[in-house]
Amino acid sequence: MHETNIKKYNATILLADDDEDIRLALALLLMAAGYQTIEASNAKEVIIQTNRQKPDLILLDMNFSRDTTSGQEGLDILSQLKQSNIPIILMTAWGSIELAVNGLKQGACDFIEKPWNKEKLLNSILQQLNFSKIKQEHQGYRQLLSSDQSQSHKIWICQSQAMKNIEQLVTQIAPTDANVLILGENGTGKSQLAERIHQLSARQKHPLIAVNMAAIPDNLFESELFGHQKGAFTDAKQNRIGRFQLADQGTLFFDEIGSLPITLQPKLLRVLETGQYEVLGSSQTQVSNVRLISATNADLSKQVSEGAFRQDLLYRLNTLVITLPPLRERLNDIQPLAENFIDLFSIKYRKSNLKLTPEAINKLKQHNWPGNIRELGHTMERAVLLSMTNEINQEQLLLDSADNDHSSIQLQPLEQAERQLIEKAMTTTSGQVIEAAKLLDISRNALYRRLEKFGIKYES
Ligand SMILES: Nc1ncnc2c1ncn2[C@@H]1O[C@H](COP(=O)(O)OP(=O)(O)OP(=O)(O)O)[C@@H](O)[C@H]1O
Repeated sequence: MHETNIKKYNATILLADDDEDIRLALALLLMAAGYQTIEASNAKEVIIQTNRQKPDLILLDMNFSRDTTSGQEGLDILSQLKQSNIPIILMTAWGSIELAVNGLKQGACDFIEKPWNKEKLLNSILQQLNFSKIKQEHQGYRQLLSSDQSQSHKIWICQSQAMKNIEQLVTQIAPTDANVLILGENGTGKSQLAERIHQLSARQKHPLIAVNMAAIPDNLFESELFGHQKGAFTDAKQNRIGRFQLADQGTLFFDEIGSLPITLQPKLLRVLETGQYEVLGSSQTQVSNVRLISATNADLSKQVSEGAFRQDLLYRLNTLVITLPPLRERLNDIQPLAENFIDLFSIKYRKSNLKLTPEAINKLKQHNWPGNIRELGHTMERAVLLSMTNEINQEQLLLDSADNDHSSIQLQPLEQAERQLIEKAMTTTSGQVIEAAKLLDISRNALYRRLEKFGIKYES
């Protein structure tokens, strides 16, 4: 089984070791397993061969000169190869845990001691090639996604004083590795801000992996975050790479962090405190190198006092807190945001030169925007669709009816009304969460959270 898996990769492996006999033994072992090998006998050659031949994986000796044992040479090369994104497995005859952890922190993906165990070495190579392939696919997908989005509406608008202050803070903190907690009502731009922080950070070339905590079933949390090995539990038919591994050297964005079950909070806390975790079904400790950004519109302090969220975890998450103000407190952002949405939807609906009338602009500024920027987006999409001329007037915003007509509304406890609206939206859309969220003008995440809260069944 191992053989067939290996042969799927026509991979080239760079053997970086000063000892010719060791390179020969490794080359024979790896060639028999179906790999191609190239060799480097000193640090300079490692860099040259890496740049020229672009190997799929590097087996790197930590000590190139026979009389050294510090591992410093290996660490130096590692830091030079960091940007290459090639998986590197460290090898040393004088391995110490400290050296291994240092190497892993510098970006190596695994550590093998000499003399090596053949099976262990081949397994590690296969696993790292697997991870690397999945990561490349994921990055390719993200690049596609972000180039798609950059052509559309990923413009960051901050004209109001409140947002200018936030922008200043963001440019200051983005380049650091500090964990950030973003607070704010639904639709205020928490996800987009997380993306912006990542883009302004030194990690921007590495992945930004977003995880919606509200959408993960409790029994799958651990495997989602840390990955699992085939057979780790009944349904684990294949190895699965976890989000921590996918986000390696990049940023992890935990949306709706308040939905993380209390039973799993110690596991997250451990990674944040020690940088270590285990893939489910494996006893090998992995070292995490991610920057964590989390977001919520829940009151985490209240959850702490109710015993639903750990105080010590909150302290780890909220090194820096950014609170996005609701749109009603960002009056100077409303017009540029609306115009940005008009540009965006004009492309989608093939309209051109659409302008808001002064009355329409006033109307937008007077509205309360409970659904914030997302609601503004939906309003502008509708208005662009309804426009018959080059002008969008206040009637086409359709804000009046929703705001002022209270005659048909029955007074009842707010939670009950919320539940009824959600049930109605789910029935109307035959249980399609994305469509139901659109009808309710809230994000999919916000709807998932409410479905969980009210115990309303949905297809995940
Ligand atoms: N500063 C901004 N400039 C331009 N567009 C923005 C800005 N902030 C948010 N948006 C847009 O507003 C919409 C909602 O933003 P986003 O999804 O980031 O909100 P959110 O707070 O994460 O929502 P939720 O809490 O419901 O998950 C998106 O279309 C986003 O592109």
